[in-house]
Amino acid sequence: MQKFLQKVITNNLTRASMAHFGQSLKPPVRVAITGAAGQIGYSLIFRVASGEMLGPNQPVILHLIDLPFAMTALNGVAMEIQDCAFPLVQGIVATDNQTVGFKDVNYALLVGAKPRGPGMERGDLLKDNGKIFTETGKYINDHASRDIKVVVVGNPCNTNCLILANQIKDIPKENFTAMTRLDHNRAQHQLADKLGVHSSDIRKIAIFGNHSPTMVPYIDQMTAKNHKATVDQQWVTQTFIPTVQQRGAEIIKARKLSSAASAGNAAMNHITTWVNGTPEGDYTSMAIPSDGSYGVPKGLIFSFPVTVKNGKYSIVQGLPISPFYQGLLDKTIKELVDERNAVDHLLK
Ligand SMILES: NC(=O)C1=CN([C@@H]2O[C@H](COP(=O)(O)OP(=O)(O)OC[C@H]3O[C@@H](n4cnc5c(N)ncnc54)[C@H](O)[C@@H]3O)[C@@H](O)[C@H]2O)C=CC1
Ligand SMILES: O=C([O-])CC(=O)C(=O)O
Repeated sequence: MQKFLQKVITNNLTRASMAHFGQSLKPPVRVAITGAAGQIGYSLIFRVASGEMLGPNQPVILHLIDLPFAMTALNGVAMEIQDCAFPLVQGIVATDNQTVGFKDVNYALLVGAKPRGPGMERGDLLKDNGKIFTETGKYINDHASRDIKVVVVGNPCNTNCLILANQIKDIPKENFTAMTRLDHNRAQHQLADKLGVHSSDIRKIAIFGNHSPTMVPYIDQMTAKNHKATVDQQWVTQTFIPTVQQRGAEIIKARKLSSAASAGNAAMNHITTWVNGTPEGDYTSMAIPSDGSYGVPKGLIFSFPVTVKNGKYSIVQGLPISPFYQGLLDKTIKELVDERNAVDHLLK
């Protein structure tokens, strides 16, 4: 462990930021990002630091966590944050020690994990990355704030979240979620492109299920510019759904690296929506512990359409599920049950 990074780098910007924002600042919150020296970390941390995730009146203390071998690089990231002189950054904790890293943390974006390479599926990562989330769960349970909100990004994110939440004794299970917002955003873009509108005009779509090629992009209630919108079924089955399901692999093929900027963006969107809520008349997608809705076995971390209000999400009930969609739902449920069975030994 490298000692020099175990320290809290207290920030000397506190007075400057108070002067910048006047008295409207809230008390600082602690935001942990694991895998902070990695690709997603680099695209995410600076945006969180700028206030884009939690708003311009919310100071943050950044807890940047990575493995011992990555500490030199992480120190470089910490120096760069200092050099941005962000008014909202009230402190930086850069560490490979998870006790220090998760101490009193209010938000955790769990990115740290091995990414897949070309030709791999996300499920192939389960063995290596599953262990990481068992350990992290213990540290969060023992050291984080009891109101912590967690989003798991590291793949396979649904089952990693299940493993993590299993370690938690006295924090509500609903505070542990996984990210399908990237898939949601991808679907929004594909549909907007097809309909010739802006992606922000597309509403009432959702991702059901696993963040994997079995995910189910659901669009039967879609509106564009507030009007019910339909697209032809052949395009849906042959182009739209496979494109969204395979977008991650396509990006790996093109970049030779997995999507980082769009994943970081989606992780921020996930937390922002969880805190600020969904717009009236719309929903978003979050992978959350199933309560049995839509016939999904209880406890699986499953992506549902959700509305969010006052920091609490609720599953959108009663969406009509056609036989076509039911067939897709059955497949993604089966895959998540199989993943759960494969990590049974980590769930004891
Ligand atoms: N849910 C989603 O939509 C998406 C998920 N991902 C996943 O995010 C993860 C990270 O991707 P990248 O940033 O591109 O990978 P990367 O390899 O660039 O960075 C990962 C970082 O995590 C660190 N790390 C590994 N184990 C750790 C641990 N136990 N504690 C703290 N840090 C640890 C590594 O040292 C490295 O710095 C991968 O699992 C990838 O598959 C990527 C894109 C989208
Ligand atoms: O595909 C990957 O491995 C990275 C990821 O989860 C995505 O881009 O959706």
